[in-house]
Amino acid sequence: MSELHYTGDCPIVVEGLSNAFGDHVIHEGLNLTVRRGEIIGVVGGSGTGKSVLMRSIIGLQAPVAGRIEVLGQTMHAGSYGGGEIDIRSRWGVLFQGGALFSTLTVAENVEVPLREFYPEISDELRHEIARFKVMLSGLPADAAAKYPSELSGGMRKRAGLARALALDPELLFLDEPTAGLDPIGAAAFDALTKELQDTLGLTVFLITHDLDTLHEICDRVAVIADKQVIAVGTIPELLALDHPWIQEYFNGPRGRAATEAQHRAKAIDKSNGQGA
Ligand SMILES: Nc1ncnc2c1ncn2[C@@H]1O[C@H](COP(=O)(O)OP(=O)(O)OP(=O)(O)O)[C@@H](O)[C@H]1O
Repeated sequence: MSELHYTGDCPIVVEGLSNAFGDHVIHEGLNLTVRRGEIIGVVGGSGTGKSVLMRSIIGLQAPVAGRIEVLGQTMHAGSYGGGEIDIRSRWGVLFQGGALFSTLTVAENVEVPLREFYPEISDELRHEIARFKVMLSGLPADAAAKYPSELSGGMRKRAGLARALALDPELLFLDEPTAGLDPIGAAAFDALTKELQDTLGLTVFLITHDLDTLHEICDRVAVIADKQVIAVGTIPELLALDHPWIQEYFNGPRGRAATEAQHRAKAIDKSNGQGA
């Protein structure tokens, strides 16, 4: 629904970002550039500041220092109206846990950003858009009338995704979207994310601990450690680095299992004639 689409190469540029809560320094001189159309996975140990980075990018966290540019617009926390249209209408966010309004149905949740940013839209059109987004997120049509408490964890994530897609965003932020899902549900959510990237041309900023997600759908992975992004690249590029956290994460038992599973899946695809 955005009237202006970003045509530059890097919809997110973070330079020299520092964040702290009192004496607790989270980021110090962090740099990150996200390329248009990619799914970038953001990983790091617990508490390294992945969510704080996301909140800084979307203007919910005022940094101590640094510059953040989103879709060509310099961000100032709490002030969104500097561009020709409110920049918040150009991204969608799926927060950890979904952050749905529990007293609203799924469709009503999806309608919240539509009401906020496009109050002139008729009720009928708003309902129609919400129904479409619910479907786009892979939920059955009857889920639209349900309350979050009536949904499974996986369905709640999809409902949160439907709301994140309400305004046809250019950028999608996903904070641990597969956390708490069973492996089949997680794989299905990954496939949906990839499909949305392909069909809608989205750029996706994806915080995750899920090694399968990283292997399966991320074009590049950014690693946060020591208060900075210490590396960004494809998984093979990261594996070539000898940073202890990177080696432990990608080359530890779970990392190796995910790599082997990926190789097996590719071999099966190839023998079925579907390999690239
Ligand atoms: N509003 C806040 N006030 C004080 N400290 C905060 C606040 N938000 C985050 N922190 C602290 O900042 C640090 C980074 O938090 P953040 O949620 O970004 O970590 P994370 O990398 O996303 O972790 P996880 O993988 O466990 O979700 C943590 O130590 C957290 O306690």
